[in-house]
Amino acid sequence: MRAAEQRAIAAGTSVEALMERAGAALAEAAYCHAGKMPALILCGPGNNGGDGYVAARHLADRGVEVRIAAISEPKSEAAKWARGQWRGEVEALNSSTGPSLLLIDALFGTGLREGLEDALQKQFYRLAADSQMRIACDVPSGVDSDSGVELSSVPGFEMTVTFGALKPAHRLMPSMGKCGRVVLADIGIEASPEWHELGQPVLPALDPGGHKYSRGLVHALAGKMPGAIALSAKAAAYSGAGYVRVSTSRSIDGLPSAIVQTDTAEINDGRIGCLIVGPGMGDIPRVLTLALTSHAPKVIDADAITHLGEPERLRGQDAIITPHQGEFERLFGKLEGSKADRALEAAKRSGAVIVYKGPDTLVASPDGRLGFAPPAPAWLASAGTGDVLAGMIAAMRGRGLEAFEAASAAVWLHGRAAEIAGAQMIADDLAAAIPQALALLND
Ligand SMILES: NC(=O)C1=CN([C@@H]2O[C@H](COP(=O)(O)OP(=O)(O)OC[C@H]3O[C@@H](n4cnc5c(N)ncnc54)[C@H](OP(=O)(O)O)[C@@H]3O)[C@@H](O)[C@H]2O)[C@@H](O)CC1
Ligand SMILES: Nc1ncnc2c1ncn2[C@@H]1O[C@H](COP(=O)(O)OP(=O)(O)O)[C@@H](O)[C@H]1O
Ligand SMILES: [K+]
Repeated sequence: MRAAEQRAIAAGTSVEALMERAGAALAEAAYCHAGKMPALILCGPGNNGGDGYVAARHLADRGVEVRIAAISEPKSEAAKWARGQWRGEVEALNSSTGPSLLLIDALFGTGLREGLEDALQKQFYRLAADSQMRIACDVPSGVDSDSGVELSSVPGFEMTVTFGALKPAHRLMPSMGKCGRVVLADIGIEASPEWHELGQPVLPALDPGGHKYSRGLVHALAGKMPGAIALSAKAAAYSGAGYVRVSTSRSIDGLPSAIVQTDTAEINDGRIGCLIVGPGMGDIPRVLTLALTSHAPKVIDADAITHLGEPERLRGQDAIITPHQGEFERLFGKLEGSKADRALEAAKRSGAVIVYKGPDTLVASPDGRLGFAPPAPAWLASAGTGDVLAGMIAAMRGRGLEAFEAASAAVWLHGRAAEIAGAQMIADDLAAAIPQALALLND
């Protein structure tokens, strides 16, 4: 966004014009959300504060009773301009400032350097606690917009209004949990799509003349605990794989009859669209070693990630790996930077597509593309939901989507399947909800 803003300015758009659009959009969202609720707008010294002055003017024009409390006089030229357009009073933001029903936080946005000073942070918290509704301009103040880290602790907001494109802080923890509903306003500039929020996928239409192999043969390798691979296999089948086969030394109870169980591992079968290795593998590393000898695309999950030992072993493999935080650190160690930086660095190092899981799942490609998952329900945090995801990714890869697209489509569908399955779901229900999630794509 910073680069896009600079391009817009070089092409003749003034910062004031962008600020006018941003402030108007903030006011519009606040009005739609809170109506004529009296508002207190907290303004900082930079352009985030500038947006606050503009929003105040637009809200007052709509008949909202607005107060402004500012830390200091504006410092940036555009914010000085916005301040000058405001005809009302500006209170000094200090310990005597009284609350209002609606609090709009325009203290700091993308320009925050360090955490808020102690006294200011306390006052900010008090006013937030004493209001009924809280709306943040761009990002809640105290959040580092590039990493989602809280430079000083941040109260929770019902809504955050941001401009042009989402910032990493809207989709990375811990800040994602503080933003509430994120409203994205168009201010006439567009950021590069290389980093983007994952959207509803477009899946290639089925070939009317196709057969079960052309829809994708997913081959899963079982290990010590076959329940986990059973979940992956079921998820792959419900995600539309034409054929799902599980290599297992003992028969797995309760697997749908459509899923074929074999006691051999035909991993060099050229028809395999995608292999899955890892779920329930336990400490049988030869299952992984075997998988790595296959030329087929593969999803490497769970214990297999831990057993890889070296990211370099993934070089030359057509692999998607799906680590949660612990598995990620076991394989890549403690990398520097934000979760987004770490995901991209891991993809570059390994040459694999990385699905870095958690409440803020990311999909990173070695070529620099980065997808942020839209928020998914917290009830996904239960055993086996990762196994389901691995199966979904394998089905998408098996049907011919390229690795980054396959992982992105599966992550999006996984979140929607969780919403459909509901708060009391277990991983089996999640797998069973996949067809309904897929049906959303036809609406
Ligand atoms: N992107 C776009 O296209 C558009 C962006 N827009 C808006 O601009 C916002 C970014 O504005 P911004 O760059 O002026 O930064 P902002 O967050 O207001 O803070 C900078 C000020 O705070 C100060 N300061 C920093 N840290 C501090 C601390 N810990 N404690 C105390 N002070 C501290 C800092 O001081 P300095 O570092 O200069 O000494 C400076 O004075 C963005 O979030 C969006 O809302 C729209 O208006 C138009 C289109
Ligand atoms: N708090 C949360 N909110 C949303 N999704 C979550 C949350 N915690 C975990 N998840 C998702 O649930 C899944 C858990 O996978 P994983 O940790 O591998 O568990 P398991 O190995 O038991 O299957 C991942 O897709 C992850 O992104
Ligand atoms: K803010």
